[in-house]
Amino acid sequence: MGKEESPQAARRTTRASCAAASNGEVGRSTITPLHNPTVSDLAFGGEPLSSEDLRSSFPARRPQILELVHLLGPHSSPMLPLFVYGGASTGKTTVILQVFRHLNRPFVYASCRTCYSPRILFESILNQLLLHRKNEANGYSSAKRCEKPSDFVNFLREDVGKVVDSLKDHSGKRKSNKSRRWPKGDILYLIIDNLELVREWDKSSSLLPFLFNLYDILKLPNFALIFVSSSSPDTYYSSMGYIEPIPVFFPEYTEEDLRQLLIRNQANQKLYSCFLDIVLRPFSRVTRRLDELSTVFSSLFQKYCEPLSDTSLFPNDEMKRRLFSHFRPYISPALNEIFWGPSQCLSGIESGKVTRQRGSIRKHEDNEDFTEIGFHMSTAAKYLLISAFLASRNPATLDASLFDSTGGSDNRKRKRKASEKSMEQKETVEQESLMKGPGTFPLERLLAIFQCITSVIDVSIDEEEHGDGFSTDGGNSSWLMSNVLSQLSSLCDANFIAKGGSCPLEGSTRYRCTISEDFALKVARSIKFALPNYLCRR
Ligand SMILES: Nc1ncnc2c1ncn2[C@@H]1O[C@H](COP(=O)(O)OP(=O)(O)OP(=O)(O)O)[C@@H](O)[C@H]1O
Repeated sequence: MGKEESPQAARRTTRASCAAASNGEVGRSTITPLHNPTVSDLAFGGEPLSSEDLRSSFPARRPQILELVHLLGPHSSPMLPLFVYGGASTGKTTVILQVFRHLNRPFVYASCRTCYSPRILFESILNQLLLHRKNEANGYSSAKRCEKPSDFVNFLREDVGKVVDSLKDHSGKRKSNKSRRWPKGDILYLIIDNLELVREWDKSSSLLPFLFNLYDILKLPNFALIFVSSSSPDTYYSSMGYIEPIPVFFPEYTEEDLRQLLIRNQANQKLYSCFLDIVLRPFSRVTRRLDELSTVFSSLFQKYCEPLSDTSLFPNDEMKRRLFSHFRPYISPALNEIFWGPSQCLSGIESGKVTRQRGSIRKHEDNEDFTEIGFHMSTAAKYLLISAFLASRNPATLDASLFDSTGGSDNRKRKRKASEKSMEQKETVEQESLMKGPGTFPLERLLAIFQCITSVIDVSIDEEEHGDGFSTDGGNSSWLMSNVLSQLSSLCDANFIAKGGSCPLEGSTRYRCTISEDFALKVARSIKFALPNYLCRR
């Protein structure tokens, strides 16, 4: 079998792993070759999940759970398409699947990560609807071959109709059949996850409008659609004439949310809390992704515990100091790794690279999340892009006044300096820079600004006795330079930075940042960087 999932198995695996992840139990019965699939397989299955268990399984997601339950409404009530979005690893998939488990509704789930082409996506959906499982006996073939959207619509009409009829039929008999837990209602939901990836494999850009139009094309009252995406609605819609789905936003976790989430499965929560007191603040300044933090903290926590003979005890102050001094050397390298490393879930973007995506980037209200710019890149790349933007926007002569000697922006100093300048002089500089467009800059200036602005990340481990800090150079300037060059080359590939030719006097390459201020502000917001404080204002 190729890379494509067996839909039944995949759905079961997804559902089971979600159940396991959130509740520590597997939600579905094991598939056996003798299993005779019925429409009951279209529900999550397994043990019922009460609303209280559902909410307690997902700290910090109570509002989204309530919103989803509210929008799904009572069973058998039609629903307009939903668009569930939020940054990677914010729990969208797991929460939705567990909501379906709780409501016991029938659904088909397809992720554009495993279904990586239109044909695979269509066939995976149809296979699930037809309760068809690929196996050796059928040569791992799909129930129907389906490449074209028009065929998909025709098959869908046919197959959804059949499923709905069975659901209606079964719901009548439900009371008499106690051996199986039948799904509730006669609405069939189609969940399409990781929608942002479609842009990567849909070169003709026709599939997304088709999917957004699907509800209108089908006009099936018993069919509901849920799109799940890690980029915001604004990166998709562009007056294509379809009704925009109802948005449900999963915001980024706060530091407090992360603490709750990370601590909940720990055997010794008090000990883990001491550990989090040291690491959570600095690391959450670099990433708020639960998966990234869980991974890095699991190995760091082992290091933290190394001096302990009994990890079930709560350390006293003396012990805490010993643990910290043992643990301290591991912090900066781990922070550096996460700062420079590519985001683990890159919406179909090459690892470590950044890609400018098609589709409009419209101004909208949800301005606190990176999802608004529709792609992922490493924290370091974001800082570098902002540095390049500053280097292109601000005159080099103002660098010294914008950044203080320790690297950070000293607003008071800057204000004082600014007020010292005559308004006339300032206006001349600004008008000149406006007319010239984004200026070019040498690598050295970019590096200097980058070091200045990353030094204000303020990820120091400064809890009184802890005096460690995070430095982006890892104590090695050639290491820093090679990292910067690699990130810079990615940003050039993505056309965020252009090579502006070489300076005849210096002979070195000059660069120019091509992004708009609006876009730079969005990138800055995603890393909570106060870009306006560093801009030479017009
Ligand atoms: N509030 C939460 N409570 C419990 N677990 C959570 C929560 N948020 C995220 N997780 C866990 O984080 C992991 C990633 O979650 P999930 O895959 O649902 O995120 P996602 O938003 O769908 O990510 P992606 O956009 O990458 O698909 C899962 O193991 C999930 O159980």
